[in-house]
Amino acid sequence: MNIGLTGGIATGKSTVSALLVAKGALLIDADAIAREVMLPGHPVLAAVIQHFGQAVMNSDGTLHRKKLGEIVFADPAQRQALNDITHPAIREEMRLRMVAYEREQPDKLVLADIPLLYESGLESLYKEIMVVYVPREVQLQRLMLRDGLTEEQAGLRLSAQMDIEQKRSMADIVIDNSGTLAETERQIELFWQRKGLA
Ligand SMILES: CC(C)(COP(=O)(O)OP(=O)(O)OC[C@H]1O[C@@H](n2cnc3c(N)ncnc32)[C@H](O)[C@@H]1O)[C@@H](O)C(=O)NCCC(=O)NCCS
Ligand SMILES: Nc1ncnc2c1ncn2[C@@H]1O[C@H](COP(=O)(O)OP(=O)(O)OP(=O)(O)O)[C@@H](O)[C@H]1O
Repeated sequence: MNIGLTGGIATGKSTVSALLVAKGALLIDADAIAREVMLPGHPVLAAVIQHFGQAVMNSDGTLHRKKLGEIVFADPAQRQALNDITHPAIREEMRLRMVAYEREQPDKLVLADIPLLYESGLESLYKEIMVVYVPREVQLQRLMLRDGLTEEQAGLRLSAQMDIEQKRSMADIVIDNSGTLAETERQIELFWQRKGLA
């Protein structure tokens, strides 16, 4: 059994995936894989430097994430270029991990946490899609607080993704994370019971 987990930036995907992992789900995390392909020595990082130049590098050869973020969240064409360079490798690694999990642990729930699941049209890869939802205002506030961004910077990041209301309307399962953590936990507990997961 697999589920695609998505939502908007800072709506609480990591929070929800941690709750599901604590119950026994296996996690494949697209953001974590996106970081792996940006490590020194990886061909994806080399292609990123080729396109964006040395300005997005730190002097120790690692990626200057903040600088690259500033470029791509302000410019849709550059964001598309970054997606074209990184996404095929991320998708292939996710596919390999999914195949391995389903072969080795077929009774477990496998959870694929993918921020851009709908934007990339990946719905058909998963039996069901769970969306972690908070209203846009809460999303903006939590993003500013967590990442120390101004309202303008946070707004740009939100504009780089499909609107959260639209994602909510497309979901098979909605987890409303706008309340307390305890309220979110209760929804996860109900979901787990409804699915008859052990
Ligand atoms: C631009 C980068 C360097 C910024 O790094 P930074 O450490 O500031 O942010 P981080 O990687 O933690 O991402 C935070 C969130 O931003 C959003 N986000 C990241 N990349 C994108 C993108 N290309 N388009 C829209 N939203 C994005 C996601 O919601 C993600 O959860 C980094 O996000 C990146 O390499 N992005 C390209 C790969 C990608 O698309 N990753 C996201 C899904 S796989
Ligand atoms: N129910 C909640 N109440 C208050 N704060 C919360 C709640 N859930 C999550 N947060 C906080 O909101 C922020 C965003 O949550 P989280 O990091 O889980 O989101 P995310 O969707 O995984 O983000 P990203 O898209 O950047 O990967 C974090 O600082 C987290 O501590």
